[in-house]
Amino acid sequence: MEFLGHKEVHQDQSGILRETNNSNKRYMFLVGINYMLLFVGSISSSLLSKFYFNHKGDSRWVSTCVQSAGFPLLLLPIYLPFYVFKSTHRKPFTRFTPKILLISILIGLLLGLNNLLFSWGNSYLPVSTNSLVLSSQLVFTLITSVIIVKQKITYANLNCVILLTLSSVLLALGSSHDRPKGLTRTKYFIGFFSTIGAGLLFSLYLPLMEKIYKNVYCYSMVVEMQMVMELAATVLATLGMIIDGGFSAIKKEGKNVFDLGEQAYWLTVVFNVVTWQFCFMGTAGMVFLTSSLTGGVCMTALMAVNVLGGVIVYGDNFGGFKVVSTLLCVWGFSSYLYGLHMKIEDEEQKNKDSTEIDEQRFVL
Ligand SMILES: Nc1nc2[nH]cnc2c(=O)[nH]1
Repeated sequence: MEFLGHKEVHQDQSGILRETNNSNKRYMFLVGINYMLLFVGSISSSLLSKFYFNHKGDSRWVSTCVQSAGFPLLLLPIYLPFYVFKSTHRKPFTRFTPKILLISILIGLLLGLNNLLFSWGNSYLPVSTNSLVLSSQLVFTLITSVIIVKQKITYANLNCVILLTLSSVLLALGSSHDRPKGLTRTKYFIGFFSTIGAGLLFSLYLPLMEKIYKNVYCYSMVVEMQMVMELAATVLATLGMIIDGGFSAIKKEGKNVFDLGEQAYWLTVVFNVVTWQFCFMGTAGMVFLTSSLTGGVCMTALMAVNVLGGVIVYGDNFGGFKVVSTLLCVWGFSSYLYGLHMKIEDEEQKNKDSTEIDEQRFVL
């Protein structure tokens, strides 16, 4: 049986379409898996990126490529269920039309550009400035999702977006203001506009994906599209790297610059590649299963968890700003989840009422 979008309905003997408890469980299971991917991917990629920078790694091309180069890993969830576990009847890439292929490639190129801008911003700006600029991302996402997918603005949405944005502003204020070495005015502006561009592109990417997924037949197809997108993003990053001479810079960095040696360097890179795949697959899955805004909220809420990760693993300081930021984040995220829960209960009640009316009509 294939999981088809947000809800799965079955026809009972009386011909009435019913959403089964079973499908609800499968849906919650998939949401859980995707959130875990996002959670594990986001925390571990953030810790590993910090590890890479702490040990003198600073290649913008490495930071760009690791975000997408793990796309072959997605072949496992694409092919294993059909050929090995035999848990689905759908052959991989069935109904993958040329139009879907083209859309996936175009969105992949957009994602590749976002990855590049994101890495440039990270490498040129002080952490605090970069995070401050990125904190506008969720507000942008709310606006773009209202325009692109007609997301309704509710009290719960707005309250959560404001609280999480405040939380990330405070996080930014509480993080390092140290300027990267050799930061000139020009580089500062390049970094600043790169981060603004990355924030805008990502806010465009999330609702665009939600709109495209509305015509996508099942979750497996989301994974297939994700693989094509990551492949396109990797091609873009590789071309940029070849033009900029980044390949030899990476080899040199592994041999001479990274202070833990070449083996540790490549291990760090490989783990980073894997964790970024988790992160992006988790995000895509959350957008498919819920909405672009919920995906954006889940990602932003993890920023505070990433900071806590830094405190636990690297002994970063945990000052006043970070404490208040974490509290705001917990408040914003839990009130959003509560709002979602109430909405789902409301819809279930409405469904139940309308089914009862249908049944009465059937009997009469
Ligand atoms: N623009 C942008 N790109 C990302 N890539 C991974 N995380 C992010 C993010 O939060 N914003």
